[in-house]
Amino acid sequence: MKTLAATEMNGKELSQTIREELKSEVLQLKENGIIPHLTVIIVGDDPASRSYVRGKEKASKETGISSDIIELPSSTTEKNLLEKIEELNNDETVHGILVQLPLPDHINEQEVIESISPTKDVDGFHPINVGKMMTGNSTFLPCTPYGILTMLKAYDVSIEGKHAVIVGRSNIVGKPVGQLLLNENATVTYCHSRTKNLTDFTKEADILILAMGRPNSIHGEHVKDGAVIVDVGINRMADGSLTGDADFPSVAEKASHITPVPRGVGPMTITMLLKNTIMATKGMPAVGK
Ligand SMILES: Nc1nc2c(c(=O)[nH]1)N[C@@H](CN(C=O)c1ccc(C(=O)N[C@@H](CCC(=O)O)C(=O)O)cc1)CN2
Repeated sequence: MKTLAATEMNGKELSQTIREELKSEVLQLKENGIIPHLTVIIVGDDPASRSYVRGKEKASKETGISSDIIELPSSTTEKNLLEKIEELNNDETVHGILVQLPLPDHINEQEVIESISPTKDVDGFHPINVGKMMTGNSTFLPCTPYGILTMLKAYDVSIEGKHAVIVGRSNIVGKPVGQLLLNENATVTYCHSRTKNLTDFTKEADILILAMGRPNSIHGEHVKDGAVIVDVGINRMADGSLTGDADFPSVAEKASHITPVPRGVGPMTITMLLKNTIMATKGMPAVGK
């Protein structure tokens, strides 16, 4: 049997370790009469979003965090949604608020994000929190990028001075993960759907973050020997299986470290949400570094 050249960065295992630590923090809060509470709002019935929201609730409860889901039909108006968020902003028993994305087309996502109190914005998407992240100040960090950074550090991947190439420029993953790596003194290149000769860039990456949602599109010949590969792609295939943006077998032969899909970045996203919720409960922002 062929052995992997790369170290697999297993987000599921790392999450279990971190969640055990978080459980103790929650216990301490409870000893002081404080019960952390996360409210998740979902609009519509997209099956993937529903499954992520259920995952968030389950993980919260397992960690001792109280949590509820507000399910709104896809016909909900933006006004309705904003009123609901205002209620939660004013509810002292709610420490964290998260609106699952994407939202239906008739709702302005940015208006919704900006309506969440920055002190309860456990997704780290509010412009005030994004601005703090950009300036390297402590704040809630967006969960997937925060999970990636935590993973790289846990696996002793050195970031300073490394060339990080980010493929994807979404507000949730691509843009903020580049910023976090820049904050750690990496040299960052962003690539996206209009980038010409993408593989000229991927081949130069010491750290390659794949977040474009194109299944199995990056192969061993597109990466440098010893590169660190973080695969954020979660692509559901016709047979129901999940696959990342990297062709795992060929890339793992060249890489020094690689995240699998599933059980890589995905579980870390939820773990960092728990961490942000505990920080919101303590009334202080998550530490950025
Ligand atoms: N408000 C938000 N919306 C969305 C976010 C977000 O951080 N905040 N991120 C994504 C989806 N997401 C969390 O919401 C998420 C995606 C994937 C996973 C995960 O654990 N994936 C598993 C596989 C799960 C499966 O079998 O389908 C894995 O990779 O092992 C967790 C959370 C978009 N929306």
